[in-house]
Amino acid sequence: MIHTLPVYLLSNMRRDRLAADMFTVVANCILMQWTTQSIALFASSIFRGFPQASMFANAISLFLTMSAGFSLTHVPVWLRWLRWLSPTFYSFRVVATTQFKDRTFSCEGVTGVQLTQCDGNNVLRGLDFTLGTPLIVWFAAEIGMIVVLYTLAGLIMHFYKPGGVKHAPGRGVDSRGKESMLTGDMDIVRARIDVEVRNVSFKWSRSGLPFGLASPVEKQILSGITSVFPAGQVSAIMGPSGAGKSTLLQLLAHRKLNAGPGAHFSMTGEILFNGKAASDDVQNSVAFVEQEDEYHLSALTVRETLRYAAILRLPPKMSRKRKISRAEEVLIMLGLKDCANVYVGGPLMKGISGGEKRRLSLAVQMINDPSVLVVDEPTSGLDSFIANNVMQCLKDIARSGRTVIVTVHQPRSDIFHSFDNLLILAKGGHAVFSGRRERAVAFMESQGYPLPSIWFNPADHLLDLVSVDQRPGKMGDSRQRVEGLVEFWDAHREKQDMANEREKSELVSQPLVPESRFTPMYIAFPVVWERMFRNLWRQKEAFWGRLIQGPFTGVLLLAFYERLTFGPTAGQDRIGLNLQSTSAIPFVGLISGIAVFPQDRQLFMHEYRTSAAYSTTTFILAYSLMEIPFQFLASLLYTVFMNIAVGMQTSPRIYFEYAVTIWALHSLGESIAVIFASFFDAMGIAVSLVSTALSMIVQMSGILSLAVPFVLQVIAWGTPLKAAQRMQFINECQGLQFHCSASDITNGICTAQNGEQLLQLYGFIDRNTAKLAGIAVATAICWRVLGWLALTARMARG
Ligand SMILES: Nc1ncnc2c1ncn2[C@@H]1O[C@H](COP(=O)(O)OP(=O)(O)OP(=O)(O)O)[C@@H](O)[C@H]1O
Repeated sequence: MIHTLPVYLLSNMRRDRLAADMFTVVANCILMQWTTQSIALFASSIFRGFPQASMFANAISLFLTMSAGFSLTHVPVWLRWLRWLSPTFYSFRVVATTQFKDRTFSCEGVTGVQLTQCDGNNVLRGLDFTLGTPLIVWFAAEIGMIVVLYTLAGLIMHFYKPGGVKHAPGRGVDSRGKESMLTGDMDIVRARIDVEVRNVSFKWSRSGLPFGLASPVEKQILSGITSVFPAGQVSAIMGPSGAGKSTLLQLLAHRKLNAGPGAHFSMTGEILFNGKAASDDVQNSVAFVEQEDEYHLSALTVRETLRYAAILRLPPKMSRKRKISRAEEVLIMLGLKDCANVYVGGPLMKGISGGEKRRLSLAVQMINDPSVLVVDEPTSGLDSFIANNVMQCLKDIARSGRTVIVTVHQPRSDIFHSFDNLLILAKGGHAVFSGRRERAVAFMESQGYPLPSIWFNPADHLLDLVSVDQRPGKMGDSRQRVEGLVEFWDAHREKQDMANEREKSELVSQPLVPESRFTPMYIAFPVVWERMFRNLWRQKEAFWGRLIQGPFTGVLLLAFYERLTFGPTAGQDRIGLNLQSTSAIPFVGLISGIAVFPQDRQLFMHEYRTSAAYSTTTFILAYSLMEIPFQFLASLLYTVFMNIAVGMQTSPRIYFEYAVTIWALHSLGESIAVIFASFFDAMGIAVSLVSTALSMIVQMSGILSLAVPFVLQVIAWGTPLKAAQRMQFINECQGLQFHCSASDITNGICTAQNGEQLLQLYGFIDRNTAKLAGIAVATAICWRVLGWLALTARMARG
């Protein structure tokens, strides 16, 4: 509705029966969307990977749109039957019937045979419509298509189960995650850093809006927390959901927190490292392991992932050989040797197990040999064996002198017993207990809350005590209990002596951290480019999809246009070809970008927040230089089909100008994917917004519609589409002659007798095609710069 209502009114569609016609057009648009969705569902029931499914769905849509007789008047006989399967065919009939049926246009000054075109019913007859067919028939056909496509998709998904997930090569399935962990560098002496939080309070607030439109809001996230996390031990922060565990962890790791628009955070209290406020050096010794492991590139092996991480994270002055040997050390230390040559894997390719992935994330952070390791939910989503394995790994890391701080929501009993220290938080970020783990149960008992039985999981017991029970009748008591515990701890925390648990801390070695957080471009660029390319090369569907999708679109268009003729409809056919061959390409770029970019961006964003950071410029440059060869090759091949095989006018100059503008359009689509993927994680939004935006740009570009308001004409130069369409059209029309008989001319079939007349019709006076190709390339580059700016803005937001 948001799309159709403004389009209906702005494009001045029929007003004499406004309510009825507008309702019909909106209903038709909804059904059309639904049919398109069912095509997408059908495509993804056959191909379960995004690159193939989107390519297939795109091909079906193009096929069905072309066969509808809308943009191409002469559909080849062997493809004409396809119109009965085309939602566009039915939809076109609904819209054209509402606009032309029983309507007479004023047509001032028009005389003779042309007058026939002023009668709407004649226009419909000219389009080969049967006037007597009620609209309900076309609607029923659209609904029928939806039912058929949903049924087909359902049947295919029921009977065809390709497994969805492929197993990565490198190892048998049974041994995943079960190998024992070796510890490699546990005897290394390193900086021991005790971490201490002193009376830390943290508040989120948003100021109100003028005129009372929104009142100010405040939320206390942490309330006067005091605790010590000693070196050489595993300390866990426990508490119910929303108690502030992750927030505290992020503060300890010096992560930038995003408060959202119009809001900010404020902190009081101190976070101390060995008793001093954190200096840059010390901050660099803190590594943060996020809960999310999905940022690893799926088609790299564990060893490759660690090697690239070592090159990016270790100081530039360290030799490459030494960096690689550090990656091997960490590989052994984290017990990943057995799966060193297995692909990491992702949603569509089973690689290493969940536990191994967690250990890989730990390993990546351990590359710099940090003194403090901060880990968010290390065991969530893992089965008991693997969770224990990961905890053992963290214990070993702690025993080598590092400070390990983890958050846990509700640990199992065995996991609970592997913690040395515990900080228990209640809702509102209040501490309820902080100290040795084994004292926690006794402390609660002293408060009148003994463990119900020796078989009871102490973690469950502690968590129950600090949670407010939301059930009716239970809330009052449980709230009172939690408030009592908070008050008691506040009043007595000074007496809780944790200092005696600490071993003597001293700074004995420097961690392997680079001087600057940012890896210089000369080191980062080749590594990031090579890593992206290798990852893409191993994902054959995405790799070939990127290369083939454009030329494949060319083959489809060739099937419809066959060889261009010089008969009476030659002008319309060329207009249609120009429109289709240019407007399809940004989608090809968009789909290629969506298949690859989000994964690369996720890793970039992760690394940006750590010691592996490299600039947005490095990343966008590496990404662009990785995709440009594909785009060029695909554009050159596409041009063979469109410019040569279909029978357009050609020469070396025309061929290259055509290919260059196709590249610009392809690049536009990829840049749009970059812009959207910088802000949204759900790329579906990008596809739907972009398709609307692109169809508007196609309408503004001056080939589909002659009467475009001046402002929109100017806006249309903002994308390469306008320059590309104009350049291709000029090259095709110059010197072209059509064969039109006298009757073809009088009955209006022959819109133009030669190319020159077509160019005059469109008012294309400046015929400098090289200049137009240059404009297309320049605008494409501007769009990539916009992509870079979008990502830079996102990174600045945190
Ligand atoms: N950017 C933010 N804007 C507003 N409120 C926030 C923001 N970040 C966190 N909070 C609030 O702070 C409180 C603590 O959140 P936090 O994620 O730290 O809790 P948690 O204990 O880690 O929860 P969980 O176990 O569910 O992850 C929550 O009420 C949350 O809504």
